[in-house]
Amino acid sequence: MAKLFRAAIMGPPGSGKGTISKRIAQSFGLQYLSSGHFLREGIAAKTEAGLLVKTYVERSMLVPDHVMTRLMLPRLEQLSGHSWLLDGFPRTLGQALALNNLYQLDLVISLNIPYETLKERLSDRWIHPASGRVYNMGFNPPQVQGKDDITGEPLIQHDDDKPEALMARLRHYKDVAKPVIDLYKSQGILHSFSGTETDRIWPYINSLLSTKMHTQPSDTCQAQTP
Ligand SMILES: Nc1nc2c(ncn2[C@@H]2O[C@H](COP(=O)(O)OP(=O)(O)O)[C@@H](O)[C@H]2O)c(=O)[nH]1
Ligand SMILES: Nc1ncnc2c1ncn2[C@@H]1O[C@H](COP(=O)(O)OP(=O)(O)O)[C@@H](O)[C@H]1O
Repeated sequence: MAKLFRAAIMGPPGSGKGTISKRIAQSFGLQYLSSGHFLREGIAAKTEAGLLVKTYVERSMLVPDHVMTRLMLPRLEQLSGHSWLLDGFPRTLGQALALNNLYQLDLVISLNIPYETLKERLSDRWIHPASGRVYNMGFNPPQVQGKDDITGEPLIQHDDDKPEALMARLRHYKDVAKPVIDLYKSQGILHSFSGTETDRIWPYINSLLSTKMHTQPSDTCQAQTP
């Protein structure tokens, strides 16, 4: 059996984590887990956890580590036979250490995108709240203005994507992400990508993953099996 592959993608809000994750999941068959999506799902369903995290998410504040690990780690346990890609988790050193206690990541992708680009993208980002499908009025517009392509339901804008919330989010992201990035750098699994366009970054990520996923040790063994 091919070795399981475990990866995470990091980057500030609007850096393209969701867009790139979707391409990775489609091209490489990894299960995709987005912390933001799970949080919003809980809030919409008014679950106990959803009510607990609502004020944090609405104010773009980080949900406490113990709540995030309780939300994310059991989902990973359910995926024990699968390769996966995490988006939005771990976001703090506490979360990264909790994850490290259970799983060794094979690869972490870090996206470095200039502030002006993030600002432009997020002011144009619209989502379908029920599914988490993301649109951008310039980059990937919906077929019908303001409506989800699959369900036809209305699209909304996150309050935390509006310019007044954005600067604080980005500053906070940098402070909190630095020790996490340093940890993965020290483990030799961090790969950083810079640029202003997802379509130009994607071929590099695609080729990195093709190489990494096809040079896993037990893949080699499998190839030698008659
Ligand atoms: N103009 C433009 N928009 C992009 C590009 N890549 C992603 N987007 C859009 O920018 C917004 C943020 O991307 P998303 O993947 O949600 O970022 P995340 O917050 O890091 O998950 C979305 O509306 C995307 O459709 C790009 O290269 N150019
Ligand atoms: N790992 C996490 N730790 C703490 N809070 C989180 C985490 N992931 C998501 N959140 C909360 O959910 C919100 C939305 O997250 P997400 O959808 O990943 O969007 P973005 O990448 O645009 O910040 C964040 O502003 C934060 O309040």
